[in-house]
Amino acid sequence: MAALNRLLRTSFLGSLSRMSTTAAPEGGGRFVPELAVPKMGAGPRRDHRERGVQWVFLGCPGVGKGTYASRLSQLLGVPHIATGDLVREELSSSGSLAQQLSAIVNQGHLVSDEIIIELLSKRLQNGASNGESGFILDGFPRTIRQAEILEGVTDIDLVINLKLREDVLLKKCLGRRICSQCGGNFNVASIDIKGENGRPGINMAPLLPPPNCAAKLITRSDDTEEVVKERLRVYNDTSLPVEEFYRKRGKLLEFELPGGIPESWPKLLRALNLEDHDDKQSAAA
Ligand SMILES: Nc1ncnc2c1ncn2[C@@H]1O[C@H](COP(=O)(O)OP(=O)(O)O)[C@@H](O)[C@H]1O
Repeated sequence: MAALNRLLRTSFLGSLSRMSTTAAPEGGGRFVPELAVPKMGAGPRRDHRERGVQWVFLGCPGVGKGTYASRLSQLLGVPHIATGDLVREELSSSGSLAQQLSAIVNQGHLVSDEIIIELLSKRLQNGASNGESGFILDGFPRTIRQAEILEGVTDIDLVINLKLREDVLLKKCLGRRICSQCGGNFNVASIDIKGENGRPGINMAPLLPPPNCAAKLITRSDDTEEVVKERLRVYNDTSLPVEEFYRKRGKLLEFELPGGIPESWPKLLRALNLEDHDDKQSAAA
């Protein structure tokens, strides 16, 4: 854990990410990664007014973390860093790690903390050398250990916990499509669930691709029914405690999605006190 911490801290401090072997408390040698967090001005715990926001998105697979994190990153001018994207980039390379990762990801399991921290450290490092400040993390932390490591190296300002009922999550994952050429994300699922027994209904229109992407759509290899169900199980088992970790620290903003992007985006901005920000951006555009 101490060494994992150091890797993140080193990355935030602007030196090279690395892995190291340290002695486990009980004396056995244990391979422990460190998350290296690049230096952003005065240091990893730089005052939040002098840097971009440091936010985290939590939520089950398919809830829309990527969609809303990416919109907020454009609005606030901070990078959107999705560890799932880092894993998929690695998967598309011919490196030896790719084979190992593909077996784990296609079973719906989590990649080891060591590997994910190394990928994240590298990404933070590259960003720091390009002058990035702040971040919106999506898909990290996903284990208590990852949350503790992150807490050990930098301050997280806010954690947004997106929520959606499980039957909708499954439909959304199965409807996900990516344009193999431009990388655009779409969703062909049309969700229209009527309210019953006091439970509100939910309506989400599909997010269809433009004509030039329509013939180039691909599906993520881990978006099959069996694997999505396993990912939901893993989330409830391993990542739900991360919600509690941040709830106890008073950093968790719970946000139940009321529907698709047209209904949810304005409500999310209101919950984040960012409505004015959005108006200014639109006026400037
Ligand atoms: N923080 C993390 N810790 C461990 N594994 C991760 C992490 N982030 C991503 N992964 C791996 O990458 C896969 C895809 O992640 P992601 O795109 O975030 O999927 P999801 O749609 O399940 O939220 C995960 O199922 C997992 O195998």
